[in-house]
Amino acid sequence: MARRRRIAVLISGSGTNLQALIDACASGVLPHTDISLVFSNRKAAYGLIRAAQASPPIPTAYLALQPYLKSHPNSTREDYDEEVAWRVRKVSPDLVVLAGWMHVLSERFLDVMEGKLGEAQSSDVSTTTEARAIPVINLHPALPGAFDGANAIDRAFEAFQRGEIAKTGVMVHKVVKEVDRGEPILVQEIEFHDGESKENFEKRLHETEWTIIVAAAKKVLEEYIPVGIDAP
Ligand SMILES: Nc1nc2c(c(=O)[nH]1)N[C@@H](CN(C=O)c1ccc(C(=O)N[C@@H](CCC(=O)O)C(=O)O)cc1)CN2
Ligand SMILES: NCC(=O)N[C@@H]1O[C@H](COP(=O)([O-])[O-])[C@@H](O)[C@H]1O
Repeated sequence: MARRRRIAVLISGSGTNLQALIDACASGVLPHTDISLVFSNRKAAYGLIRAAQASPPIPTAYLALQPYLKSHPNSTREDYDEEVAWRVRKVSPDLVVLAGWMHVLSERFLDVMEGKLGEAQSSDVSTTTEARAIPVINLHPALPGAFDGANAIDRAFEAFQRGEIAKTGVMVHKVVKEVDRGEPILVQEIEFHDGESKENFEKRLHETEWTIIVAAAKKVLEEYIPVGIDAP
C-alpha cells in the first residue's frame, strides 16, 4: 500500500489558494494527498483559521521575521529563513507550496529544502535531514518575467489601463533564489476586457489561481511520487 503524499503550504494571508488545495485533497482531485502543515509568517493570516477548520484539522505553525530576530540576538534574516525551512522539513513533505507567502526566501531556505545542509542548527527543531530534495513551488499572479515581486495584480491592471498590455496571467513556478524567475510549471494567460472593473478582473484571476495551483501541485507530485509508487 503506497503511503499518502504530503504537502506543506506556506501562507501570509487569507489563504484562498490554500483552501483550493484543502478542497482538492478532500475531494480526491489530489488523490492520496494530505496537507501536513500550514506555516504562516503572519499571526493574523486567515489561512491559519482555514487549516484549523479543515476536516481533519491541519497542523499549523507561525513564525514572523521580526519576533524571531528579537528573540535570537545577532540572528539574521537568513537565519530566520533556515529556521523556517527546518520546521517545514520536520513534517517530511513531498512538496512545499508557497501560496501567497509574502517573504522573499534566501538561499539558506532553498539549501535546506534541497538537502544540502546537515543537522538542524535550531534548538527548536531536532531533526537530521535526509538528503532527499523537496520541491518548492510558488503561485504568482503574472506571466513569466512580466511583473516579478509583490503587487503584480495591481501593476498589471495599471499597465493595461495605460495601454501597455492586453493580457496578463497566472503561473506556478519552481522557487529559486531569484524572485519569480524559477522554471514555470504551469502558465495560464488571462485577457483583459475593455471596461471591466478591477474587481471583476481580480475575481477572474483568483478563480484561475485556485485551479492552476491544484493542477501544478498534482503535476509535481506525480513527477516525484506517482500514485501507487512507494515514496521514500
Ligand atoms: N527566493 C524566492 N523567494 C520567494 C519567491 C521566489 O520566487 N523566490 N516567491 C515569492 C512570492 N512572491 C511573488 O510571487 C513575492 C512575495 C513577496 C515579495 C516581497 O517583496 N516581500 C517583502 C515583504 C513584503 C511584505 O511583507 O508585505 C520582503 O520579503 O521583504 C516579493 C515576491 C515568495 N518568496
Ligand atoms: N508574489 C506572490 C503573490 O502576490 N501572491 C498572491 O497573493 C495572493 C494570496 O491570496 P490567498 O492568501 O488568498 O491565497 C494570491 O493572489 C497570490 O497570487
